[in-house]
Amino acid sequence: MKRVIVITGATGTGKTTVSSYLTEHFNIPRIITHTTRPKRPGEQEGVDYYFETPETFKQNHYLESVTYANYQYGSSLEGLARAFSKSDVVSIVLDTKGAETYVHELKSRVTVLFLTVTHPLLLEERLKQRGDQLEMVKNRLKSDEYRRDLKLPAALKGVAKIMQNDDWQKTQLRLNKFISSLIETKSPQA
Ligand SMILES: Nc1nc2c(ncn2[C@@H]2O[C@H](COP(=O)(O)OP(=O)(O)O)[C@@H](O)[C@H]2O)c(=O)[nH]1
Ligand SMILES: Nc1ncnc2c1ncn2[C@@H]1O[C@H](COP(=O)(O)OP(=O)(O)O)[C@@H](O)[C@H]1O
Repeated sequence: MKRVIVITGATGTGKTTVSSYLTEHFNIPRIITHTTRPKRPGEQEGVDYYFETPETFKQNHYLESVTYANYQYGSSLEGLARAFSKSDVVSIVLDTKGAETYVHELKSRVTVLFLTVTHPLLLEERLKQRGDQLEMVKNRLKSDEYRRDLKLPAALKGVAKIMQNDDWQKTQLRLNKFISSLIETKSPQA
């Protein structure tokens, strides 16, 4: 009974925070993905991402890969297998394009969580508070991918569970409810 919770939404909406909450409170490990973007302060190799050069990035076997704000990102079959060796329920943080591919490839094994905030202007503050370099924040917010991911894509309508993450206390309660109902739902055999 293997399942993937795909956490998606615009930058700063709290995808990584939600994924860490699921690990800490429900023992749901995260699939570590690969990127060519530089490490942010505090990020660790193999914990936050596998940090790659454009050359090493090509050497993995990807279920899907994208370019986001000029860097490459990809989820490898190796990373998926590693997470499934720890648990039957795992999470992954993806842009909306990756979320669509996961639904297409893994079908009913995927549950999509789309995070939103009421005021997207707040996201810039969140990124600065997170310690992102100002230049990176500017480029990120200017990117087509950022603007695209503020809205639920048509292909995920009726598929994704939309969750507002303005107030972290309320989000935690929503997540507890979401996970309880997910665990109660019968899932397909692996
Ligand atoms: N499709 C896809 N998206 C990914 C992958 N890894 C990370 N992302 C997404 O790439 C975008 C940029 O990630 P990141 O640079 O960590 O910035 P952040 O969203 O501001 O934390 C986010 O939407 C991530 O969810 C991946 O393997 N595949
Ligand atoms: N509900 C919330 N209210 C305020 N700050 C939040 C909330 N959720 C997450 N954050 C903070 O916002 C920043 C961006 O969150 P993060 O999980 O890194 O977003 P994403 O992975 O979607 O880019 C982090 O500093 C995080 O601690």
